[in-house]
Amino acid sequence: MANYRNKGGVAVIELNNPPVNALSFEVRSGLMNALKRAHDDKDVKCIVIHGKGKNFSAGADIKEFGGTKQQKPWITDACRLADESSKPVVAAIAGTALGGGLEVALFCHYRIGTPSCRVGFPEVQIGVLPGAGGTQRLPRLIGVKHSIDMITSGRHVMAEEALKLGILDKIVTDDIIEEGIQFAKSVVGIDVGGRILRNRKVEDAGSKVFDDEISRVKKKYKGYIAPLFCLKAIQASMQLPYDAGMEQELKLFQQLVSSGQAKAQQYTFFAERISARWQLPSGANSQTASPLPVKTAGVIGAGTMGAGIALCLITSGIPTVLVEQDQKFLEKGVKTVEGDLRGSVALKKMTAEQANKAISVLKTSVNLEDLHDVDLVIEAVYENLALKKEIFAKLDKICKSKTILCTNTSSLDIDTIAEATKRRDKVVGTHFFAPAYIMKLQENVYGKDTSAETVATVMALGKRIRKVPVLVGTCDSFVANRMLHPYATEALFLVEEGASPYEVDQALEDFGMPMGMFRVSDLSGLDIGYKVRKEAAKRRGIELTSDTRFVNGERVCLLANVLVEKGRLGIKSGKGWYNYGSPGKREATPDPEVLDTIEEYCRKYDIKKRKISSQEILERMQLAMINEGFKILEEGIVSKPEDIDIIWIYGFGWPKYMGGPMFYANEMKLKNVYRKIRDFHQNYPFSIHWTPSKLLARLSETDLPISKWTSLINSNSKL
Ligand SMILES: CCCCCCCCCCCCC/C=C/C(=O)SCCNC(=O)CCNC(=O)[C@H](O)C(C)(C)COP(=O)(O)OP(=O)(O)OC[C@H]1O[C@@H](n2cnc3c(N)ncnc32)[C@H](O)[C@@H]1OP(=O)(O)O
Repeated sequence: MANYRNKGGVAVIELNNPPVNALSFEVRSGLMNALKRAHDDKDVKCIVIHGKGKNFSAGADIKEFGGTKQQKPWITDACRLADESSKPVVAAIAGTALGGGLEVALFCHYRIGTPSCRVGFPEVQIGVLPGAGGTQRLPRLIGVKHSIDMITSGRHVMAEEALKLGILDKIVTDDIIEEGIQFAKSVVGIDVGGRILRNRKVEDAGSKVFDDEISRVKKKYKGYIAPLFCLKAIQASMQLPYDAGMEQELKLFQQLVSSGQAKAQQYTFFAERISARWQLPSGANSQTASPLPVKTAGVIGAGTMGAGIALCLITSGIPTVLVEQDQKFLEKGVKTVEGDLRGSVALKKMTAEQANKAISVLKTSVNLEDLHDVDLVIEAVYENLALKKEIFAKLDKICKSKTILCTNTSSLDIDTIAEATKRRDKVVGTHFFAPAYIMKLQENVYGKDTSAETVATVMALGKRIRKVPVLVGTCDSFVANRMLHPYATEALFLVEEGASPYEVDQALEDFGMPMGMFRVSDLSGLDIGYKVRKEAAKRRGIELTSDTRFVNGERVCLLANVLVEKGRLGIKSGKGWYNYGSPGKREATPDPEVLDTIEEYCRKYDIKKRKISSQEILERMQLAMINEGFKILEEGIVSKPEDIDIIWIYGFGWPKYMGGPMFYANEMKLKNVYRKIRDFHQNYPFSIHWTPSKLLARLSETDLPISKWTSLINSNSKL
């Protein structure tokens, strides 16, 4: 709703729908009625619109987009009287004015804001466009070029920049409502005609600008349709009179809002927030547990991961001690940190001053004892259980009793590591993804004794260092890598059966993954997987050779080992599944030598090759991984499907416009997913990953949407 009061001739209208004042039906109706009242009241000389609480408004209520229609009045109906009023209307902005919130402000004649306020049109991120005049009014205010930038990127613009662009008329430092009232009084009597945006003309930027922008946007937001629709709508503001432009905008909005991409992107928006609300099996959760303060941190291991994690901490202002046993490795790690900071400055992601500030809070040491006083330590040495246990035992003695001990292991058992200490409640996994400074996911893993306070601390830390933290339970390889395993295994089987690695990658990239599986393997280094496979086999008492095709009756494909044994380690050696010309170069070209190696391998084992379609490639890789996802849910390793989707989006770049693998399965209908998995299980009986998940079998008999899956899990502990 919207509150109305008359303060000495100033109508003060408050958008009231905390926490973000989303423009629900009630708010739109309230705003429309309040504007009418102010318009009709002869005592009222000017009008101020502000938001209740911290925010002006975060825009349309996204939940209303799920239905088939949006109840009138729409934002444009609600604001018509602001536009037409002869009494000056001022938007007084604190916090955020986003999407429809900014559109309300653009219907006003003036806009003032606090120094920390932010404005923007983030609609592209939820698969739509500013559909309440934003694409027609913003170009009339700040021109076509800046409008394209703001609307196609969805970025938030801070107060200073908004003032420079002309979105804000003034930045004010005192109470926003009082400032709004004073500002409105000061413009009473000044003709508002020139301030009405609909009356302004958009400068003709020429059609070439749009041709160039279409190419840019197609490259930068590959696969996303909303940014292209935004360009069409902005172009209409230049080519058509205001009313016709508005009609065109609405038409484009309606097409987008009913698209599959919008549905998936809006699901992702809420999934991220649902996933942030974590819960432990004990019932403790994000509402009940409080984090410990982390004023200082330590990182052990200055390799690629350790250096990347330290960088995340120091750029978030957390004084950090980076420890490495060898001075030379330590210096190399510091160089990596410095190089990445320089790169960020060059790319204008931070200022030189911010980079200097970050490096000033980094300390280095070759002595674990220097971690005695830090609040949290993240161990990032290589994947060796004995070594990690040794380090944790030492840390337990060195660190103060409240210090939280985290491990960046990607697969090892958290409980076994915790057993090396006398503070098992304070041991937790914080699994970062390479490159740690870039990838958003932080997979936090609790052990059987990890306390809620410890979990709350690493979840809060993740947010603070601008990651997306997701909580998972402990199991072999946790969630991300456990699901990656059947996905990668199927890729290799597909290659054995006749698809080339390049066809596999093409199918995945056409689907929307940022990189195909084989390009990712080359980037990570084929030798890493090679070592992990050898170590895992050793732990299980198995000897792997490149001739191994079955392990305990289960089909395996060790083609990657054959490549490693030929010196093809990936990008680092200049060749892997692809050829890169020379070590370290990034441009990948298909390599006939690899195809010959595969041919030879298939001949040796008498494997019949066949033509494999891109549809089969996608189905086998994705369904194998989705089946594993259901097993993870069924075992309670995560508490909700949204966790898995967020892990794939932020850990592996699953396209947001496809909503994550579990959402994708939901869209395919679970009975189809289950049927296909059962068929694959019949056709490939030697792959355990095709054994259908019991939870999937149960869910496939129901019509439950993804938002209700957990209700079935919770009501059927014995599946
Ligand atoms: C349906 C058919 C239609 C037919 C055609 C009809 C035509 C009608 C034309 C309509 C034209 C509309 C045009 C306008 C479009 C829009 O405005 S789309 C929305 C654009 N805005 C956004 O995308 C902003 C989204 N929000 C955020 O980015 C952040 O929430 C924030 C504002 C920056 C605040 O962040 P933070 O402080 O971290 O809080 P959060 O945890 O993110 O949010 C708090 C809770 O609020 C919920 N929420 C936030 N924004 C919205 C929203 N816009 N709608 C609904 N709910 C929202 C969020 O989910 C949180 O909820 P809980 O998780 O339950 O706590």
